Amino acid sequence: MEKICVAVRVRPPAPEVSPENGSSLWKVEDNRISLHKSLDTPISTASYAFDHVFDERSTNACVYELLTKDIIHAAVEGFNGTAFAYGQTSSGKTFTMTGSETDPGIIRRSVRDVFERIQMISDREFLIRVSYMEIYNEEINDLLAVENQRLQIHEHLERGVFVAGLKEEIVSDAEQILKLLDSGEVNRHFGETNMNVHSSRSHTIFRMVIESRGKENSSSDAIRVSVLNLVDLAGSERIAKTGAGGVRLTEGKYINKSLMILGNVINKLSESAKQRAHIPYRDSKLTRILQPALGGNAKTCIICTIAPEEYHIEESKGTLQFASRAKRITNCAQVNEILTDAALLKRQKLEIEELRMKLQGSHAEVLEQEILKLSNQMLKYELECERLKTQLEEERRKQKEQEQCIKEQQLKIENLNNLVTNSDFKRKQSEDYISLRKTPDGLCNVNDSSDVLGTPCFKSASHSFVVSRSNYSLSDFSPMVDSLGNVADEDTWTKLNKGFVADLDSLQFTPAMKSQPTTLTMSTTECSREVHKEVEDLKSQIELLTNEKDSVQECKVENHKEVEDLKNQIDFLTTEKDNLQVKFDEQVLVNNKLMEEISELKQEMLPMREIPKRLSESVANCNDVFKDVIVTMKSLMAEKESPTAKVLFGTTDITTSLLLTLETQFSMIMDGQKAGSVNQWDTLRVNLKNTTTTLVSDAQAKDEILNCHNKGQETTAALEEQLKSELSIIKERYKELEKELSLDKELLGASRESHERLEKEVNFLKEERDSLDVAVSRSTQRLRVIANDKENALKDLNVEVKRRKEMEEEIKQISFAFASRQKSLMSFHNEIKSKMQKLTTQNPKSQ
Ligand SMILES: Nc1ncnc2c1ncn2[C@@H]1O[C@H](COP(=O)(O)OP(=O)(O)OP(=O)(O)O)[C@@H](O)[C@H]1O
Repeated sequence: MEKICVAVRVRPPAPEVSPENGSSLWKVEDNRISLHKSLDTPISTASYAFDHVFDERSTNACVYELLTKDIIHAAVEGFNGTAFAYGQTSSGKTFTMTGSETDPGIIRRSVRDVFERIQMISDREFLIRVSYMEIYNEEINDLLAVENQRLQIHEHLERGVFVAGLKEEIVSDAEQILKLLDSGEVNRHFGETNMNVHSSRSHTIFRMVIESRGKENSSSDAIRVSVLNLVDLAGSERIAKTGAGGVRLTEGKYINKSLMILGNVINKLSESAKQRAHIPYRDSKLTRILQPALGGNAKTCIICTIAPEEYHIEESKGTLQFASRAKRITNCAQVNEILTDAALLKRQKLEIEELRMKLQGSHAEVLEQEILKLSNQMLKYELECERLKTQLEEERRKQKEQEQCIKEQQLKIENLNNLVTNSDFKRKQSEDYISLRKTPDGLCNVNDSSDVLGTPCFKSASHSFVVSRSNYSLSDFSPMVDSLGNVADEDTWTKLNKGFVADLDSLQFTPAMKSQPTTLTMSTTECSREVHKEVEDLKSQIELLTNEKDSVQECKVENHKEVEDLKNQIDFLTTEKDNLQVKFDEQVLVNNKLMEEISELKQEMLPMREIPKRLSESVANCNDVFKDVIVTMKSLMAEKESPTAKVLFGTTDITTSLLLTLETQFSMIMDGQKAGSVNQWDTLRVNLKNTTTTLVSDAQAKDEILNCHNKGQETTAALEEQLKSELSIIKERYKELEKELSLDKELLGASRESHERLEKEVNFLKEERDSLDVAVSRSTQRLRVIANDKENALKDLNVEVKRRKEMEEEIKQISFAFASRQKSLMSFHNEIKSKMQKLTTQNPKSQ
């Protein structure tokens, strides 16, 4: 970014102005200009600083040197440049831009300088085009071609803003341009006003387009194109001062309007980037054409001219304010390069590579996101599997505990069995005791524990039972029930017997009856209490088991849900995989299509490759024929040193070299190398043309000589004729060949380009397909892993369910066994009770 260079130039007072009006109030010090009162006291509010301030003594040479030279040199280097003069009418704009005979202005100096500069640059070759236009009453006219009037401005993506139909002259030296400038000046609109006898009534833009490229041995491939605009604006004017009317008035209005728009553009550009919204470049043709120079890609300088007279003080102040605002504008100039075929190819390769990378990047991004999504899902499933595993572990642990519990219960049941066996034994003993009591000598004291028969001794009971029993304590109340009907109803038993796990809490016990403990009663009571306690324990354990069973059931439901979720996710992944597969298949189809196109192109190229070969053969044939003709002619030639012979030999050499060049070109094309440059062909053509002309003129001269002096030598003349006709045939053939060659070259170039492009596309698609393959295979592998995990989880779950069922079965069996034991205990208990009652009635004394 660089600021526009702004300078102010004060012209000398006009000689016709009276001294009191002509005395300059503007004081120039270095790069500052200030307004002074007549007594040389400065007016502080009217002091301005610029890049340069030129006083009335300064010359165009000085202005050019300090203000414009750098821009002109930069234009030669490839930067766009613009220099324009702005100011009120008669302030010296045209004088600055065009100058005079003795002091040429910026335009002429720039033209000369450009060519001088070009001379100094040895490693580049230049092509200069110039155009000269004016904007008169908001119409664009071509000053180099008067017929080009009212030209339109167009905008092109590559060319930018341009004037359609404007004549551009290719020039080779400064003098040529200066002549063109002179001719353009003639067409310019000037008019006489009160202010200026030779007032510019239009804005003029002299444009030089400087193209350059590195010479053959240069490393740079790019062509630089810069546009240099040298603008002489029409001056703003006060109608009252200029005294304009009619045409001049209309012109003045257009001039003022377009300058006002230029002022608006400058105002907008001088605002900060935040403030400025829209730059009204399109409001006038001038600002549209100067757009790159104002806040665009150009190095720009503005020279603001002011008239020193007090009479023009307001206009001068206005100009200085315009200049002050222009000073704030920044441009961004850069070298404009157009690429040659080779450089373009290189650049395009890079761009394609970049695009491919971007495309790949975007694809990779999508794929990566997809893969990331899949990975996240995988991770989720893995975590889920982990969780399920831990849950399974927990379940197994619980199961083990339950198994342990069941074992303990079994043990207890065994104990109960023992107890029941023992009870049977006691019952037997009681029965024995009763039978003894029935015998007269069989009476014994039931209190006598040492009694062999009557003592309800537990010595015969199993050791385990004794041990467990020792823990039991006796209470005062027996938990004996009144009757079986009070213990459990028939329905409950039936359910129990059918394997129904009854709520054992519903089994009721009758409240304890108070009775006098006898030894037997004591032991029975004790036994009942133990049984009751056992039953209570069992009840609580069964309750625990039932709870556990419920929780396991809940877990099972949860597991089922999770398995369902997993199934859904697997389904989703499968669909994703299918989608990827579809995409992949589509890519494969595109690939195949491209491959077909490539093979078609290759097929098309085959006959084209044959063309140079055929041409080469034709050339070789021509060469042979030509050699034969020459040999024949030489043999027929009487005077070897005659002019005809010399011309003939000269032509022979040129034609031979031409044919050889053609052959070489064709063989190079066939070998796949780049054929000779257009320049080479141009040179050949020029040489051939020159030689042919010489040949023809020589032949004609010879004809004349022969006609004058050797009329009789008709054979030689015939030979010359033959030679000419041969030459014209060869020339025509050469032209045809050249046309064919250029056509072939174009075709070959186009085919090569499309082939390369297609190959690149195919490669890119292959890479994309490979990456998709990899992504699909990764997803498939992960899916497999997930499916395996799911299967394992399902297996584990099934095993778990099976175990649960087994456990439930076992619990049922235990419950059933327990119920039957309890039933038998109850019956035993009732039996004992009824026997005891019987005994009590039989032996009332014992009470
Ligand atoms: N620096 C200068 N030295 C000598 N004479 C000058 C200078 N500047 C301007 N003049 C003279 O002043 C007169 C008006 O100048 P010029 O025509 O260049 O003004 P202008 O700004 O182009 O006016 P307009 O806008 O009307 O075309 C001319 O006669 C010109 O020769």
